[in-house]
Amino acid sequence: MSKINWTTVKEYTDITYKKANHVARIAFNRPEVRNAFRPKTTAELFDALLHAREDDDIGVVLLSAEGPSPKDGKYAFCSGGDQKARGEQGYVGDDGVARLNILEVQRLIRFMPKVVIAVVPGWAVGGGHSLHVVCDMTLASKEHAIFKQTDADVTSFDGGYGSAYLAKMVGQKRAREIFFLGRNYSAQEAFDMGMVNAVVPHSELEDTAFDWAQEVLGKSPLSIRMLKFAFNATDDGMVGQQVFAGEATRLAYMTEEAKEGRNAFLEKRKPDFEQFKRVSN
Ligand SMILES: CC(C)(COP(=O)(O)OP(=O)(O)OC[C@H]1O[C@@H](n2cnc3c(N)ncnc32)[C@H](O)[C@@H]1OP(=O)(O)O)[C@@H](O)C(=O)NCCC(=O)NCCSC(=O)CCC(=O)c1ccccc1C(=O)O
Repeated sequence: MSKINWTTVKEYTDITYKKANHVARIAFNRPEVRNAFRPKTTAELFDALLHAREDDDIGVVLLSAEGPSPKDGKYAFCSGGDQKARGEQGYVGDDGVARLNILEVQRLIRFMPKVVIAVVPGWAVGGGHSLHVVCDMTLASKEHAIFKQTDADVTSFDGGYGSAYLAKMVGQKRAREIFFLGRNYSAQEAFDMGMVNAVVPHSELEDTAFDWAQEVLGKSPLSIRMLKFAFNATDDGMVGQQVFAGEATRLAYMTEEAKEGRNAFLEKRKPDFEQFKRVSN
């Protein structure tokens, strides 16, 4: 029995979104198809993640999954894009538009100034594997988590974080093996490769993720924010620099010097920057 007292933030059909003690829990909720995502799922995920990003009460997000499947009792984190929704140019929603919008979800996870932990209770496959890769940390069920890349089986290829960033994590040879062979890897094998932070007994998975979140919440929020963007920066090119520099600008706005610049403009006078020391070392 979990010790966490979750309350629902918003009702969706393809996901659940709850929170407790400054932690958001956003979970896939299509266990009968191993939590494959269709356009509706990715739209809901994006909406919930954006809400969690903008909610000052939230410091850590757990990306998790409901389960097991009512059909056969198996657990899944996510099996990637729903192949039944796949059209000629992407995944087709009720509006008839073909999208590849899981990439927008990946970017939201990557660029939100909060720690996102993937909680993997079962299969993490294809685009579901890429999602765990892009999260800041991954905790996996000892008994049920299986990691697998099927992209090359279904003519799909995540050439961004799912593969290139994975290679930074596990090394080029291993990343190529994962994609070129498409084998199953247990939680322990994924841990040994460096793409999982901890292997946890299934019954303790969610409580452990919640405990990790509480540890993160005990740290300086500003440091966590700056560290996440610093870790990202070297792999994210100009966008990494832009995001990190944006945070520097935010810090600068908090200084008296910046306030003088703004106030001088608003008061239609020359700014008096003489009063501020030049830091020369
Ligand atoms: C996950 C499996 C290995 C699990 O195997 P098993 O336990 O034996 O279960 P099954 O009997 O196969 O499945 C049970 C049930 O679920 C259905 N199902 C499973 N996965 C999917 C899926 N992805 N889509 C639709 N349906 C799925 C399955 O049909 C069964 O249904 P029944 O009605 O009971 O028959 C195994 O299931 C498996 O290999 N699944 C497929 C994994 C896969 O290939 N996923 C897609 C990879 S490509 C991808 O994820 C897209 C990536 C992407 O989104 C993207 C990439 C690059 C740019 C942009 C994008 C983008 O934005 O979309």
